[in-house]
Amino acid sequence: MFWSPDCQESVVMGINGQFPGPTIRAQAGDTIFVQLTNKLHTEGVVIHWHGIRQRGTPWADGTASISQCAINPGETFDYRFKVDKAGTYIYHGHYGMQRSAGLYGSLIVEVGEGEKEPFHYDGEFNLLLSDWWHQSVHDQEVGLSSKPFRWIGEPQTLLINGRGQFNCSLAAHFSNTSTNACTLRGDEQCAPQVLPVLPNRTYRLRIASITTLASLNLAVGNHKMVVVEADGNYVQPFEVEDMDIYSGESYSVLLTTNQDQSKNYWISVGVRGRKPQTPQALTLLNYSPTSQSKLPILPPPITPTWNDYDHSKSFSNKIFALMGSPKPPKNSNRQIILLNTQNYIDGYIKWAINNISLLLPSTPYLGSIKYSLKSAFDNKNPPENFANDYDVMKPPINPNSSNGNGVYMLGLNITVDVILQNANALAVNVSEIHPWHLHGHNFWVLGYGEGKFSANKDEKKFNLRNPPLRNTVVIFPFGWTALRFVADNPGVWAFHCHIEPHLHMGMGVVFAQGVEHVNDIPDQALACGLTGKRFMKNTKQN
Ligand SMILES: O=C1O[C@H]([C@@H](O)CO)C(O)=C1O
Repeated sequence: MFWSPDCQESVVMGINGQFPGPTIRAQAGDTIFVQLTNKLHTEGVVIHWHGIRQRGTPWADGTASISQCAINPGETFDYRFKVDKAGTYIYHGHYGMQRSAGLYGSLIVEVGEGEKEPFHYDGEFNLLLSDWWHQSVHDQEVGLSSKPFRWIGEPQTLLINGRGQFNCSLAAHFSNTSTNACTLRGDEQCAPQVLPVLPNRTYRLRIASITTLASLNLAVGNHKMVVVEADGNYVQPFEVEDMDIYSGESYSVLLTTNQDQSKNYWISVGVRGRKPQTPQALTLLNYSPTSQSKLPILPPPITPTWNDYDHSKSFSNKIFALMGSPKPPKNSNRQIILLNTQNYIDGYIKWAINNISLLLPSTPYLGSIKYSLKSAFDNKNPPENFANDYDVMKPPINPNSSNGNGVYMLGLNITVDVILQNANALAVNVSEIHPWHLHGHNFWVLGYGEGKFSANKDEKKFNLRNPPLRNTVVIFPFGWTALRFVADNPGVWAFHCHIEPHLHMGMGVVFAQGVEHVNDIPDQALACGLTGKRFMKNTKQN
């Protein structure tokens, strides 16, 4: 039992007794050994590690079990995986909506022995951003799967490293005269983060978002930031006054403490892309030797208007790979267009991709593909050009779709282009932001566009010169995003909207390639559904 981060007495899921889970630090080239013990009483656990390729040990990535096969209550599962790329990453529960309940943390990988980062910094801070609801995740899940539909609504609190304020103003916290509940209780979880800095130094802020829903914007009063890393990949450094960050993404920015050292400055985090009903999260940049109780003179930076999408697009369009980064292959072997729509299935509200709403099978894909268990999932290739005659600017003419669990089977090592095509949701004039996250690979972001993607016109505009490599990318309302990846990682990989309730409502697809080359599927990943232990024993004897 934890205190919830907003001083209310409620349950937060933790890892090793901590919320958020421990920040795991490693060096590129290290092998991380994980002993995952599930101490929950009622449900399984799976942990997904962003940015980890996991060749050969797919379980650790979580992918094998993005179906119902998880570490059961009371069980322990040991596994190891290699971290081969320096960067800022996140890890989180990937079973049901456990991430929303607090099952997450940071993974920070330093450069390998004798290697250097392509930028200099004197110190660093880790800011893991999330959002928080008072309603339990279980109640949220029930509401999302009910008729009539009950949406989770906007978060009550934004959290920085698991701490946030609710009904207790941050300013009051810093003044000793406050009578607010948090200060009176002296509750650790309500205390805001303070970033103590020395003047005239450069700090690396590692900023990652693990939000359930919120798209965020971060700004530091009177300071600019230079973005140098995105999702564990170096980018061509560029300066910004504020930055957008979507769920699943991580960045490193450099901040130079070149302001008046007799003052402190606010760092603010606010909601974008949805009409906000959540106060900004605030934290303090505390210049030495100024006392941390001295309030900034300047008010906190104002978050750009939630629907100023041009502002967001301009940030996304500034992100390019650092010179010398790997370039994409010049051509792709296959183009898959994924049309994102909001739909009804039997009157329930869902999201669908090419008119199929992802409902995971009870047998993990990895085992069912490897052992050709044809009845374990839908063997038909899902559609890949459903968007042809579809008007993305209007609600669906026929809003009905169906559940499915088919797999996009990719040839090993082929180059795949994915066009994520956003559309109008069920309500007129509504199209939402969706950050899409790919397991097991990085992809190049070749471009963004408005309206419907047109191969003839838009492919010519793809950036093949210096597209950024990422594992998460956003689609803007009524727009498309093009990405390219090489299917060079044998396994079964989820690709989905990182907004937790949207995945729950079916917004995802599954890619598979080279599964015949995966030889070390752990027993635990085969321990349920049709691959359950007895079945496996029988097939092994045959
Ligand atoms: O998935 C969603 O459902 C609601 C709304 O579209 C229906 O109530 C919303 O804002 C979402 O993002």
